[in-house]
Amino acid sequence: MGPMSGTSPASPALPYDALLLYSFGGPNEPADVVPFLRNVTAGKGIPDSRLEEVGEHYYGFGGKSPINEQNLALKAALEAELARRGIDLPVVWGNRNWAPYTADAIAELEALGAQRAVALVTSAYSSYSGCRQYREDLAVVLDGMGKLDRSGAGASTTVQFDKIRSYFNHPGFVQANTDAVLEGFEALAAKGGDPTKARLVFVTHSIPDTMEAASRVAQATYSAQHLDVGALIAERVGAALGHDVEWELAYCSRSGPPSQPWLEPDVNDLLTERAGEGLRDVVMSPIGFVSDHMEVAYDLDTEAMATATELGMTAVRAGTVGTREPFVRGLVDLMLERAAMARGEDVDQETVGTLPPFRSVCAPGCCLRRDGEPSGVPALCGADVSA
Ligand SMILES: CC1=C(CCC(=O)O)c2cc3nc(cc4[nH]c(cc5[nH]c(cc1n2)c(C)c5CCC(=O)O)c(CCC(=O)O)c4C)C(CCC(=O)O)=C3C
Ligand SMILES: [Fe+2]
Repeated sequence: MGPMSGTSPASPALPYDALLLYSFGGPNEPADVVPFLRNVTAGKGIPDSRLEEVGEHYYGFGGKSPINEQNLALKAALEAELARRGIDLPVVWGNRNWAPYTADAIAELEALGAQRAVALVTSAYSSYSGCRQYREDLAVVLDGMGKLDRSGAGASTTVQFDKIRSYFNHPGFVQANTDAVLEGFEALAAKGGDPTKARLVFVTHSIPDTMEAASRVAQATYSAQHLDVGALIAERVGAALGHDVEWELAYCSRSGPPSQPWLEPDVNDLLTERAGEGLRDVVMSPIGFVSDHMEVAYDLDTEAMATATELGMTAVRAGTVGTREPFVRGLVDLMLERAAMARGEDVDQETVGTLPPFRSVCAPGCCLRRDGEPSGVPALCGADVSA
């Protein structure tokens, strides 16, 4: 059913005239690695020894992170899904830590004549790292361009930005992960493992305990968000396979000094402990990551796989949501939901699991780096825009 000739139906994306695909960024070649790591760790006091260690992970992959190509693939998939639905909305890509930078994306939005953009962050969960840090980056970069009004509401004086809510509990994200885990169980059987005895281990990025505590302002903590979708995916996988699936949540990629507590167990420690108890078969599902970027390629496919092999386990790593159709369709649904909210309409915010839809406009003090420590940094897309 196409539009009637002679009419120009209002875009369902209004008031938005652009979509910002907002990501982390990563190096494209060896010479990028150190400057990239300095961007990531600016002002965080991460010692050079740790930078060199992380740099090794990148050099081992030719100095190139897969993340940029994966974001380009997601951008193309979003454009195709928008075109399929007849929605005319340009997609602009920007990153916090590598080119195209946030400032490049803002300039591109301005060149397009965009007035109000909706940001889609490539992180499904709420915490400082997955939410507020992006909101702060937008504000700080605008400020650096002389385009943040810090006298009043702390608003942008150029393109206005809204943000799509955290989507870990959106049906599209959960379905795409469920499909990927089912494929993982098939791959385990093909590898000679026993799917009826396999443990499903969900994996996400560890964060400091202090960041976990501060994330509760977002309606449920970072770990609680993962546990809620983990339970749901395991239940759906069990229903599809016709037997109960035991599951647990593990963490990867911790950094920081050993004296600072981060979320545990580490995936390697968990595998070691479970192997000692007799567990032989494992499906690892990286629900904390939206694509197979460096954390997945190194921390899971390289490190955790080596641990499992050493322990004599049969292990497979399930896919990430990447450009899977239910995920991409869900992201466009979320964009349309956000647009309807911005138009002041009553919206049915779809969720699965036991948690509510997370806020589209973050609460004051939401997802700070640490409790009780206002960052003093302005952040867009929240009720505390002036910080
Ligand atoms: C929760 C979370 C996500 C998941 C959400 C999401 O997907 O966004 C994520 C994603 C990513 N993290 C990435 C890379 C890095 N993260 C670092 C450091 C840190 N991450 C943290 C948290 C997270 N990070 C934290 C609490 C730190 C400590 C320093 C700090 O408090 O900020 C460091 C510094 C060195 C180190 O300390 O390891 C690097 C190089 C890449 C790019 C990968 C690629 O290149 O393919 C991606 C997608
Ligand atoms: Fe990280």
